[in-house]
Amino acid sequence: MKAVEIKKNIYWVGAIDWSMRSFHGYQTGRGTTYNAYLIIDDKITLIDTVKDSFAEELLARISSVIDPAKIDYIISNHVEPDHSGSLAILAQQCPKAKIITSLPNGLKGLKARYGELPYEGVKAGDQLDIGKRKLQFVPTPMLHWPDSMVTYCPEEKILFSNDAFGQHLASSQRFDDENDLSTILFEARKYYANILMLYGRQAQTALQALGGLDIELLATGHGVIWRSHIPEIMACYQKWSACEVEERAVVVFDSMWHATETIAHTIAEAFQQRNIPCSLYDIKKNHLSDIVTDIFTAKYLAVGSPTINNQMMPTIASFLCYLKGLAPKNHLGFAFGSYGWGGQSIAQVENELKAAGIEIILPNIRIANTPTAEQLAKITESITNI
Ligand SMILES: Cc1cc2nc3c(=O)[nH]c(=O)nc-3n(C[C@H](O)[C@H](O)[C@H](O)COP(=O)(O)O)c2cc1C
Repeated sequence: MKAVEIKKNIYWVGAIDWSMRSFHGYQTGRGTTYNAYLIIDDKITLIDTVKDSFAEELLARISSVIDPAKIDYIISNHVEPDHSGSLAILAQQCPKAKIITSLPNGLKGLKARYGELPYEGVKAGDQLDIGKRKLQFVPTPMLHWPDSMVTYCPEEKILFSNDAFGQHLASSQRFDDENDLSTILFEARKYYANILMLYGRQAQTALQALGGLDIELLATGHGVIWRSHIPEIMACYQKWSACEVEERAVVVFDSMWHATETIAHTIAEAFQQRNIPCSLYDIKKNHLSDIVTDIFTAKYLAVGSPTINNQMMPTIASFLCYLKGLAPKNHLGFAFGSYGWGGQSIAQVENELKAAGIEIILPNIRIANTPTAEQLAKITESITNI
């Protein structure tokens, strides 16, 4: 396990998690990396660590450059265990290292997780003199935890951005231009949708704070390091954090006996007839994290469920719960579904859409049993008139 020099005397010493497929429920089909960086200066500095089960890999990569016992500072940009998980092991291996963390929340969080270690708290504008370089700290609260911060090295023009601009993507290649750009941008988009969508305002504040920095390397906490496509990822973050939506539709449904499925296909076809691009997701065959990745920049959202035992389908309830938590903005939607007798599910879906902040633009479509050709034609007409 070797370190990768990303700039003179600055090394990537993280870990590649090829097999990670679920990150707190977010499906990570391409695995991930936990990125940590080692700066060799008068004071040897490690920026972030890795998930605890990868501590050996981190130590091996560090050891390919220097003896870990020589580390003077460990900067912990974020308390979450995928970045801080090896701190306790490192504290043993690096006896003279001080652990730099944000005030007050980083300090509070690390103490709660790892007990008393040699912490030193920093706040906005503080600098850490490590010799030829002076590291600056910029708090990025709620991107995506209260403690989150990023570290900037002006002498090298590197922003160590932790979770911001990251992607869950395992690759042997460390840089954006060594990987397929559309794949990285898709994974960055999926990351933003599932982790940061609800913090658009905080992301805009962070982008303003970082806007004045001269950045040649955007050294993320997950996935590739941006060096050739920094303007592209910055533009994406501007657009995503402004909650801009496109003239596109997404239809999500579950169905037991195909009636709701037939309505879903009719709705999708009606959007296409209006030249509004549309995607259709059978919830049983698609993961929530992929569906919200599509929804978050789509203007229209239609959600359908048949009634089962006086309820909406638990799959749709779970999807709507996840969506509500992500607090989507600027979407227009409606509910639909088939039923046998009580038919409560359709109003339940509509209420949950409203609770998720979706503006309802059509009366809900509530059809007993199998929809007739006439009913389907009416649905098409109502969408044509949106
Ligand atoms: C296990 C089960 C429970 C059901 N419970 C209800 C119910 O509580 N209220 C109701 O209106 N219909 C109920 N239905 C009827 C379905 O909602 C109805 O058959 C509907 O047309 C199914 O739509 P689908 O073809 O999209 O699955 C139930 C059906 C099944 C199979």
